[in-house]
Amino acid sequence: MVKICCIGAGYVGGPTMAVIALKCPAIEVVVVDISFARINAWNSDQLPIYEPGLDDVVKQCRGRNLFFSTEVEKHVQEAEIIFVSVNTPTKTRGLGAGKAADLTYWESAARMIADVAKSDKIVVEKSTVPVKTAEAIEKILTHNSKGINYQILSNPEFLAEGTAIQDLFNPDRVLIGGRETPEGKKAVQALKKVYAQWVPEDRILTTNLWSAELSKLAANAFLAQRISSVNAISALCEATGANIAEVAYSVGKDSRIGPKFLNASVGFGGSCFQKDILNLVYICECNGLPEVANYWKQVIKINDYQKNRFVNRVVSSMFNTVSGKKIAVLGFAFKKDTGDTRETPAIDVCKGLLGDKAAISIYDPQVSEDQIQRDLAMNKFDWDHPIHLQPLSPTTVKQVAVTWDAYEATKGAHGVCILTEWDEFKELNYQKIYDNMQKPAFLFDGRNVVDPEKLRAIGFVVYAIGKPLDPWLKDLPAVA
Ligand SMILES: NC(=O)c1ccc[n+]([C@@H]2O[C@H](COP(=O)([O-])OP(=O)(O)OC[C@H]3O[C@@H](n4cnc5c(N)ncnc54)[C@H](O)[C@@H]3O)[C@@H](O)[C@H]2O)c1
Ligand SMILES: O=c1ccn([C@@H]2O[C@H](COP(=O)(O)OP(=O)(O)O[C@H]3O[C@H](CO)[C@@H](O)[C@H](O)[C@H]3O)[C@@H](O)[C@H]2O)c(=O)[nH]1
Repeated sequence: MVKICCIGAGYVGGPTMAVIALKCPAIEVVVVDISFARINAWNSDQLPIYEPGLDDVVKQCRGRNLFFSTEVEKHVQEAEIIFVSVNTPTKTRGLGAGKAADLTYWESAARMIADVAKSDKIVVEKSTVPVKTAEAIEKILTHNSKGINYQILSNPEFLAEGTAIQDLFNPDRVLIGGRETPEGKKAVQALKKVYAQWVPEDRILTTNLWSAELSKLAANAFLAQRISSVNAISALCEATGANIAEVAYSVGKDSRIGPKFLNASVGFGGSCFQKDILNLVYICECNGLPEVANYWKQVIKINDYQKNRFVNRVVSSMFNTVSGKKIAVLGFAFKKDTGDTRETPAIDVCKGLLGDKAAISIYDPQVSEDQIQRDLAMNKFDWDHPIHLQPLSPTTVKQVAVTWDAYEATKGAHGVCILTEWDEFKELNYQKIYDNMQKPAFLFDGRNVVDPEKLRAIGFVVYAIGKPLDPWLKDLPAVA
C-alpha cells in the first residue's frame, strides 16, 4: 500500500488528506501535527475546523485508510510521499518584517524529514510559499541526505474555506510543478496518479517548479484584485447614486470578465489574500521590480481603505461619536460557512469602533467568545502562527460582549453592523430587532445581505456598501 504522510493538520492538511483518503482507498494517509489538541480533535466527533461536508468524509475513512497522529517522525519515516502543509505566516520581525513569508515552520519540517528519513522521498509543498522555496528546501534535504534521494514538488492548494470539500471533489485544476529531470518527471507522474483517481486528466496541469509556486501567489493576487476593484467602485457608487449590485452585474456579464468575485464588501479577509500579496510584493522588491510591487500593494491599500471607510460611515452617521453606545456586530468570521477569523475585516472594524469607545456586542454562529477576545487582543500577523504558539490574550477586551443569538446582541443597541454574509442574517425578523433598539436605529450592512428599502420601511437608517445612500447619510462625509 502506498503511504502518504501530511505534516500539518490544519484547514488545508485535514480536508485535502481526507479527500485523498476517500478517493484513493488503496493509499494509506496519515496526517501528523505537533499540536496534540488538534490531533485529538481530528480523532473525535468535534473536528477542529467547521467545514460543510467534512464530517461525512472523515467519518467514511478515519480508521480505514485515514489516520491522525502526533507521531510525526514515525509516519514521515514510513511514507513515500510527504505533503508539507504547515503555516507560512507573514514575518513579524527582522528582514522583510510585515511582508516576507516566515518559513520557520517549513524549515523545521524539512530538517526533521532529513533527520529521520531512511528511504527515498517525494516531498510536496502544499503550503503557499515564496517562489524558489523548493530550491531552499532541496538544499536542506540534500545537505543532510545520507545518500537518500529527494524530489521536491510544488502542489499548491486552491481550495476556499466554506467550500473546501466541493472544491477538492471538483477542482478547476490541480497544479503540480517539478524538476525537469527524469527523476523529477517520475515524481510528478507519481503524484499525478494520486489525483487522477478522481480528477480528469485535462485538469491536472504540470509545470516547472517556479511556475507552480508563482501561480499560487498570482491566482490569489488576481482574485483579491477583483474585490479591491469592485470595492473601489463601490465608493464611487455611493458618491454618485449608482448601485454597485447593478454595476457589478453589468460588468460581470462581459464574458471576458465573468461574474464571480465581484461582490462589494467591507473588505476581504482570510488567512491567504493579504499574506500572499505581501509576499508577492516582497518578492518583486527583492527582484528589483518596485513598479510591480507598488501595483499589487494597492490591492491591500484599497482593502484597508474600505474597512476604514466603513468604520467612518458608522461613526459619522451616529452624530460623529459611538462613545458608550451599544453597537451589535452580526458575523465575525471572515466569510460565511467557516469559523475561521484569521484577518477577518471584523477585527479591524471592531478595533476601529472600540477606538471610538463603543460597547460592542457580537454574534457569530461559529465563532467562540474565546476566539473573538483573542483576535481583538492579538497583534497583527500573530493569528497565523500555529494556535498553540499564539500568545494567550493577556486580558479580555472589556467593552466587548459575545452572545449566542442575534436578537440578544441587538437588544438595546444604537446600531447594527453586518460583517459576515451568514445566510441566517437574511432571515432575521428585522421588525423585532428594530422594536428592541434605541432610536434612531442604524443598520450598516457590510455584506449587502439585507434589502435596504425593506429595512427603511421599518424605520431603520440603512447604510449598505455601494448602494444609493439613505437621505440621513447624504450630506455626511464618506471618509471623515
Ligand atoms: N486556509 C486555506 O484556505 C488555505 C488554502 C490554500 C493554501 N493555504 C496555505 O496552506 C498552508 C497551511 O494553511 P492552514 O490554513 O492549513 O494553516 P493551519 O494553521 O490551519 O495549519 C497548519 C498546521 O501546521 C502545524 N505545524 C506547524 N509546524 C509544524 C511542524 N513543524 N510539524 C508538524 N506540524 C506543524 C500547526 O500546528 C497547524 O496545525 C499555508 O501556507 C496557507 O497559506 C491555506
Ligand atoms: O466577491 C467577493 C468574494 C470574496 N470576498 C471576500 O474575500 C475573502 C476571501 O474569500 P474566498 O476567496 O472565498 O475564501 P478563502 O478561503 O480566503 O480562499 C482564497 O484563498 C485560498 C488560500 O490561498 C485560496 O486557496 C482560494 O482559492 C482563494 O479563493 C472573504 O473575506 C470574502 O468575504 C468578497 O469580499 N467579495
